[in-house]
Amino acid sequence: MSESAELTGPRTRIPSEGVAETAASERDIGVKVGDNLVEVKNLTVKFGGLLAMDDVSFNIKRGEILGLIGPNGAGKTTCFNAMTGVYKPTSGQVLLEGKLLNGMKQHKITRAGLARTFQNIRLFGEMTALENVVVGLDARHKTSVVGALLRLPRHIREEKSAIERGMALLEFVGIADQAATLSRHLPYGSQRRLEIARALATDPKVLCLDEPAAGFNPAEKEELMQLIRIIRDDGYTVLLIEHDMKLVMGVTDRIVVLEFGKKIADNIPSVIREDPKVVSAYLGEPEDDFA
Ligand SMILES: Nc1ncnc2c1ncn2[C@@H]1O[C@H](COP(=O)(O)OP(=O)(O)OP(=O)(O)O)[C@@H](O)[C@H]1O
Repeated sequence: MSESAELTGPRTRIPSEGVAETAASERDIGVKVGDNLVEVKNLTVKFGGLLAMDDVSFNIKRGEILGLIGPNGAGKTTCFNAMTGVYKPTSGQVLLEGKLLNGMKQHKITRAGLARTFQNIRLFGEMTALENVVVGLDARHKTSVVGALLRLPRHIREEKSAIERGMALLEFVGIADQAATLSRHLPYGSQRRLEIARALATDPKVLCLDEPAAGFNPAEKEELMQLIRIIRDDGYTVLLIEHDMKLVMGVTDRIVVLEFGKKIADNIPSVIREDPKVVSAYLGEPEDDFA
């Protein structure tokens, strides 16, 4: 579905309760809140002669929302891709809880605890919203294939709990009433929320969101940011790519700024806003992107 598709999704119902108990009760994170959960060290990505990321280092602390911002082509998505195994970094390291992720396949990185959404939505179009989420939960099942084929009690228990947890996640992101709809038939806004639910289903230690509000109007963006704050308040750690500087200022605890593949700033939002290097990087960008 194209990003210009109809924006007729339901308004996000801001949940009154968190999601941690129902959907992510098994998270076991070996790092204290406030300590470095992810370390990106000297990450460099080259595409032929183009240096898309140039020796970038930053940390993500457990429990924070870290914004990754920068003008068009700054290297934000490349950074996500290098962290989550889509691209192999030319050099440098990515560590989660002190363990090296370089060289691991994408699904292993997801299993290790780094879940992501994509700038261009990637759902299973022929599956319902609920099935899309249950696929994420399935990755954590403990029964064997034989156990599943023989429908052993443990498998049946896990299947039931996956459906309940999947529904809880859909409820959390505000689209439970569309659980039985094929994801390709969902309105654009609901597809974006479903992507977040599916990523949460993998029980992530870090949730990486690549422009989750792309194509939203200002009111929808604000609702989504509120949802992301609730996710953080529920104990998750979030890495958020966002092009719109105004938006990112209101939701993040800290911001890393990239320009032409290099890190040019790393600080709290109020300092970033006044940083002359950041202001000049955004010169020439649409006014809406910087405020
Ligand atoms: N697969 C690729 N092959 C070649 N060049 C690429 C590839 N992916 C990204 N690039 C280039 O790397 C640079 C960084 O791109 P990237 O998509 O990471 O930027 P971005 O900050 O995410 O931009 P945007 O805000 O427009 O999404 C750009 O010059 C882009 O053209």
